[in-house]
Amino acid sequence: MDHNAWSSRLLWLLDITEIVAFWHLYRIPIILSTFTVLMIIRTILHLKIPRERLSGTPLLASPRLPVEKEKSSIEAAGKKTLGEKVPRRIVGGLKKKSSEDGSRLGDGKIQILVFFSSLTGTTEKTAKVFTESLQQYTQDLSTSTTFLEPEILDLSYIDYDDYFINPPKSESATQYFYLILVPTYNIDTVLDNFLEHLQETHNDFRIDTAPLSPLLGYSVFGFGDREGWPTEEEGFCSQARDIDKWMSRLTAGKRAFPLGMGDSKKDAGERLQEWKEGVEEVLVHIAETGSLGEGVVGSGDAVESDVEDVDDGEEVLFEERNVAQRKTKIQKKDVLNDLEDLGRGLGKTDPSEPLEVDFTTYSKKTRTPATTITKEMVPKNSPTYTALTKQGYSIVGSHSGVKICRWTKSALRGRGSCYKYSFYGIASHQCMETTPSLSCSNKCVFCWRHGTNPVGTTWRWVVDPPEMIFAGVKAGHYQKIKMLRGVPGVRAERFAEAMRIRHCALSLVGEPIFYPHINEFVGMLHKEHISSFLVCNAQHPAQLATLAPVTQLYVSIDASNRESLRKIDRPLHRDFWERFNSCLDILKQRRFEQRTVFRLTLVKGFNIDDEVEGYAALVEQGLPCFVEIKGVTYCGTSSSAGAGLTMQNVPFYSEITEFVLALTEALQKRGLGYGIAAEHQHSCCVLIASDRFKNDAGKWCTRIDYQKFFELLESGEKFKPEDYMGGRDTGMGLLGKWRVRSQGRKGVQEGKKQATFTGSQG
Ligand SMILES: Cc1cc2nc3c(=O)[nH]c(=O)nc-3n(C[C@H](O)[C@H](O)[C@H](O)COP(=O)(O)O)c2cc1C
Ligand code: SF4
Repeated sequence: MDHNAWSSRLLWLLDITEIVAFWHLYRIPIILSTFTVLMIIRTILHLKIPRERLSGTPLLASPRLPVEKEKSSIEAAGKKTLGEKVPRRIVGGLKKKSSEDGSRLGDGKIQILVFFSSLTGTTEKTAKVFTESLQQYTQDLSTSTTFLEPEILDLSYIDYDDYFINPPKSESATQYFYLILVPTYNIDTVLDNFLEHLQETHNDFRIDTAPLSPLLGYSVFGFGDREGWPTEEEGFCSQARDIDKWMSRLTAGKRAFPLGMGDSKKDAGERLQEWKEGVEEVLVHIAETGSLGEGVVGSGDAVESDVEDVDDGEEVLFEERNVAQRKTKIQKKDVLNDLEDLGRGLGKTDPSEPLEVDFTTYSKKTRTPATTITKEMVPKNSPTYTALTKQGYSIVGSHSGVKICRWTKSALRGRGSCYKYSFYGIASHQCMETTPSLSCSNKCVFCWRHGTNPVGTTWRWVVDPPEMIFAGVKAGHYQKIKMLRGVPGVRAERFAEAMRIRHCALSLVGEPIFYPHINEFVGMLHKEHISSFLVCNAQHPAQLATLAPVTQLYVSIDASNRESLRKIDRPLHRDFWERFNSCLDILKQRRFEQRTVFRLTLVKGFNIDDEVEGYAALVEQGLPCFVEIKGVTYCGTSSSAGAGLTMQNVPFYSEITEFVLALTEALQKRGLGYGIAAEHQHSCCVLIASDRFKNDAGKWCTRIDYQKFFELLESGEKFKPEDYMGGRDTGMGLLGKWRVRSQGRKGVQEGKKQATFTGSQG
């Protein structure tokens, strides 16, 4: 390498070294200033050069519409290209919304259901006039939506499950709107039961807390009496308020119009008119828009349902059990309502009173204070009391009744006893018919007590002591017997006999094993050598299982399958079929301890057709000692008519016998040893008995040796029904003749009417 080359290379190295040194010295200011300059250039370019939209993302607008709505409005604008300017159209009026949540009105129809309840008839009358006027109104409305004719429904007759668990099902996209008109009673009525149903439905962990949310809406109107209950705090229209509260929860806040309340002695007409006009306005709105309207009270806003959400106590219970996937969020509790409820309960709850017996298996929740108030089942000032006493019942204490039946009168006059004499040797003039519980957990179509009867799945009333009931029913019975002293035909000897009760039919009306001290009561009967025939409705297996032996234990078998039983008995328990089957199983176990009986009450059009095989299967399941088959007794009241029962439902005696023949045949085909043992045409009743009740000579012995029964009972030893089997029955057993006997309806109906006069289920 020459000298020049060396020097130039040296210079180059020196430059590099300088540059590196320079960089090390000024690198931070260089970087910062370069970055700043670049940012300035970028900003200038961004502001100056116009840009094209590259994506289809819509521009943000205020207020923002839901994506679905946006799409459809774009499509509706003739599928304009994005970015193209479209003139904004402002359209007046209300738009009908699509049917997304099930509660929006599609192209379907609106069915208004008017529910009412009435004890003394005021609400019933008003509800009928109201419904007619509403029908006129909806008919005259000129909207594109069709209003079906409003339907009126009595809360005493309907099956709550059909309307108050889910809205009724309809094929034609019909949507429902509920209007509920109710009085308030501070005594036990069907309304307590209705309220209990609403509460239980809301708290049933197996279903949504708001299963009635598909309804279009609801509104409640209450009738009360300000004279007795001047303010809401003192109970004015309290049940209407409770119903409104529970309906709000069940519908997730679909109160279409505020609760209306009127004093039936003063301003009910005026208030009802106001309420009706309000409801009609809402109906017009629904017809036009398909909804209750948004952002207004009653629209179903979350804000509103907040106020009425369930009590914390109940919620904790369900959380503890860890079973509930509750769909409606629990937020606040209604402090005010709780305080009111507590206030109402204060001073009324006696800790020494027995705990209520909960017969239900599907809900073990604690009851809210509102329902723990211990009331009397049939208080003296109640319409139930008036109705019962009018029909000849003596009410004993607050929940028991006693009545003289027509056969007792007939026997006193020497004109014959009822079928129980033919079948079991019971002399009617020595028989007392009574019940320690006028309440029941069914609403059978053939029971006359509807509307006024106390019903319930739990015993929630004051409990009278058995001693008091026993003394009271005997006194009531004897008093009525004494009143018959002067009746023509009564003989002194029979009269003296009648003053010694020998038999007790625990049936009458209501459910005797509902009474918490039924065993003590039966013990008192037996102690005085009064035989006990107890009829229960096959709905309380727990009570049946612990029931002490009675002389003859009946279970009512009103249908042979679940659906038919639901229709005819209209049970309050949702697990009625399971309960029914459990009772049959218990009866089967008891068949060697006491005489067990299936009582079939045949109602034409309800439980006869195609049911023979079903009944035979039930007999095979329960293996009762006897099967008593009776035709229904028609009571001819408006309540039975309301339940859909007419004289047409009363079977001819020939139809009963036909059924009995078919049933016996079906039993024999199954290899079961049963046969027709006795009949009592006048009572429209036939007895099928197990072969166990034939004597050695093969003759039926269905009667009872009562003396022997008490001896066996008092011996403390185990004994069987056969041990107190009496002599031969005097039943006619005209099996052969039935086939040829023809009977006119008139004769049969006369027979029913006479039986009806007894008012007896016994
Ligand atoms: C025994 C009894 C209890 C009553 N309890 C109340 C009550 O607690 N609060 C109330 O506002 N009205 C009460 N009322 C008044 C009724 O609700 C009122 O008379 C209603 O119009 C009756 O309707 P109905 O005839 O359809 O049964 C009671 C009436 C009776 C006979
Ligand atoms: S018929 Fe008997 S079981 Fe049925 S509702 Fe009346 S009392 Fe109750």
